[in-house]
Amino acid sequence: MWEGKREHPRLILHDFISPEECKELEFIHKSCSTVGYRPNVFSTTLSHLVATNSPHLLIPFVSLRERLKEKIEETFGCEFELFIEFTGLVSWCRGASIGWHSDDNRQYLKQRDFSAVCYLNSYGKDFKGGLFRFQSGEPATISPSAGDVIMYTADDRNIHSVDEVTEGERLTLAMWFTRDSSHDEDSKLVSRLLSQCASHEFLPLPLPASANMYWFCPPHQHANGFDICVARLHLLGFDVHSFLQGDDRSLDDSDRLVGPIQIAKGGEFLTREFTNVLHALQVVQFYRWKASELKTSKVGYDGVEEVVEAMSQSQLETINAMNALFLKDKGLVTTTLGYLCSNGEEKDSLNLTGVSSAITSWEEYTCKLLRELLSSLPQWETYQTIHKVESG
Ligand SMILES: O=C(O)CCC(=O)C(=O)O
Ligand SMILES: [Fe+2]
Repeated sequence: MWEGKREHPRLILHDFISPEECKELEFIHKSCSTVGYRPNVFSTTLSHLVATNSPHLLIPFVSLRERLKEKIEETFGCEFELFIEFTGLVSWCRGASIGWHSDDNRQYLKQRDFSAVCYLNSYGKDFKGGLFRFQSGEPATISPSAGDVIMYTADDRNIHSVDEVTEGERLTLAMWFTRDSSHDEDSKLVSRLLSQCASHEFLPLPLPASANMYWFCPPHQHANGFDICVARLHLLGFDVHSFLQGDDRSLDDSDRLVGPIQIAKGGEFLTREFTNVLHALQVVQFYRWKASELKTSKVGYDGVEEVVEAMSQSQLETINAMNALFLKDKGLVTTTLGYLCSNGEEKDSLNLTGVSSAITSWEEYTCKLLRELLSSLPQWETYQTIHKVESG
């Protein structure tokens, strides 16, 4: 290992991840994340994707995980077998930070040998604050930039911190690596996939987890929070309309998002129904991700106006009631997840007709990933690892 690196074994890689990979992982996180394990942090783990009937969304992680593991082995000269211990998309919104620590600093984290943090969006462009700092050694400060990766040993030679995020949502892919095979993430995921994918139908529709996993609230203020799925739609200018009658007292409020819903914007709604709020969110985030391609390829079809209709007074009332339930504090949504530089532009560029014409592309994308998953699974089972299987 080169001079100075012995004391602080670490590596910074620029543009290791392509802009397309960053965008795809952002799409997954913004349509599947739950409130995280620390305040003001959201996360999407691979086991959560499997548990919420979106196992096909593991596919976009496969080759990147493989490349990162190889790079870690090469950089740190590993002459032993290395396993991936954890893979997760993590976003840090306003108020999130972490003080000085090493990544193996708890008894239950001692198995961690190496860390990789991949930046999927950029300081200054997508968020403010959130600089990464090493306590000693060089480089001392890292300003996250989409596509860059930092790798370091998880022990106390690499004590680090993250400054508080002051605006926007800072998105990362965090991974840890271990020599301890009993902490191998792959073998656990493969057995989950095998037990769940047997029943896989043609088009996997997301299945929401329990409502509290999507409920964001400031500390000690449970009543003032918001549902992050409704909030992410709201930030793009979309409202949610439920078919369940507002005065049906037998319903738990959260059931309204698990049942069929429609989305609305600017006094109009899309007649097309979505199975639940996660289904609508996936399609809308897919449309947001692919908007420029979808526009140029003119996916629209004849009579597309008919799928958008004007809202009635009673629909408007239901939407207001839904907002009162799920976005108790709209100001908090904007200050927590919004980024002043882009809020307005994004909102204005997306419309209901666009969502409608994105549905088919989203279905094709989903089916393509599912086919790839199902054809990889036998090999994953044999080797007990999640790896790239060339289709042929
Ligand atoms: O997001 C980062 O830059 C580092 C995160 C971190 O230190 C951790 O999750 O342990
Ligand atoms: Fe850390």
